[in-house]
Amino acid sequence: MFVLVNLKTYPCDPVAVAEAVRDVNETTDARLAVAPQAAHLERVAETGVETWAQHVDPIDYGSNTGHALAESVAEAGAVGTLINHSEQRMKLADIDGSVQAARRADLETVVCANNPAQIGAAAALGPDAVAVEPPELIGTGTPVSQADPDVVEDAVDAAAGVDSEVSVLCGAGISTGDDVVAAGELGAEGVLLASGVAKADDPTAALEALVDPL
Ligand SMILES: O=C[C@H](O)COP(=O)(O)O
Repeated sequence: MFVLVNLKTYPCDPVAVAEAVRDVNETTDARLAVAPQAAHLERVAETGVETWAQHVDPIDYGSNTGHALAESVAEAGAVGTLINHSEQRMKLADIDGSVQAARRADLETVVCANNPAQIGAAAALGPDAVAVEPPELIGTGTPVSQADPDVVEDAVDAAAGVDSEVSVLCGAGISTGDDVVAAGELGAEGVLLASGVAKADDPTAALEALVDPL
């Protein structure tokens, strides 16, 4: 299972969480990575953890202000990027542009979507993976695998119907090892989570509990 920890803009210490992700990754067959804010990418990547960006823009070098250029994100140490998170929503054409920009910079891509219909559209853009996240469950601690398991299974079917090479992750409310196992049983190849680790008093313990049953 791929466990991608999005730090969003939570007021955690990104380097401390990154070190916890790096160290717990050494103890498990699961693949763990962390997505800090853009301003923290370089410091996080220096820990040796697998580092992802939270966003890249559909732009190239040039006259753009306030954007995240895929090449700069890669130079800062990221190996992948989220695109179209529910908290950073994009138009379909711009999602397509960001996937292409990420590919140009050799960044792995996870395109997020709210529901299975959107997952089908996202998969058609040829990312490495898609992540289904019902927005109403984000940050609630109620896992999507429990509250709405059909969403995960339907997302897996929708992606497979478009492109069987595209992996499916699920996210929203995931905070325990049982949640991760349940996601896998529904067909997801990974999970996208944030508050369960970024807001934990002890991120290492939270991560260890996440991967323990895997
Ligand atoms: O990117 C992560 C997702 O929005 C899930 O967030 P959450 O784990 O706090 O529910």
